[in-house]
Amino acid sequence: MTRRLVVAAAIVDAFDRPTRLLAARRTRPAAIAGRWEFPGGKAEPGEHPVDALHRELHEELGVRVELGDEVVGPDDGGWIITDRHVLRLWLASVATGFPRPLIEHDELRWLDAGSLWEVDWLDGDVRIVEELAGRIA
Ligand SMILES: Nc1nc2c([nH]c(=O)n2[C@H]2C[C@H](O)[C@@H](COP(=O)(O)OP(=O)(O)OP(=O)(O)O)O2)c(=O)[nH]1
Repeated sequence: MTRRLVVAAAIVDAFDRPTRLLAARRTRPAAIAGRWEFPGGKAEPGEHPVDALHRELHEELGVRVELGDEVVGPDDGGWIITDRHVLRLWLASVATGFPRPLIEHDELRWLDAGSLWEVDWLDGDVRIVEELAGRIA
């Protein structure tokens, strides 16, 4: 089955020694409202994944970001997150603006190593957060 590509960002406070990760709480659809995720969204057909990510982050959070390395996953480099979606994820840091939950989200939280699991991550994101946990001091 071909899964739809979703692009998202692990927004951290610093690339060299990250101590905080930004999580976002979804407002829709109802089945996953209230669960937490990496901000991002679907790449449009023909749209370059990196362009799609910049677009989604600006729409959703009102920020421009600098992208760092991709967090390469086990599924052909991505992360299968649902039956219908595969995620590609990049480290990112805010270059311009202050992240706000403009659309799709009603709350943002900066999580540190001690609070990483205080939010209810979407099922598909759990193994990604496990991978990132090892990088957050
Ligand atoms: N953005 C994002 N979506 C995720 C994550 N984990 C996860 O399972 N998903 C799922 C939720 C959705 O079913 C799908 C992404 O769709 P989306 O609703 O964010 O895409 P979009 O912003 O382009 O929205 P739309 O216009 O198509 O409604 O992937 C994640 O960390 N970030």
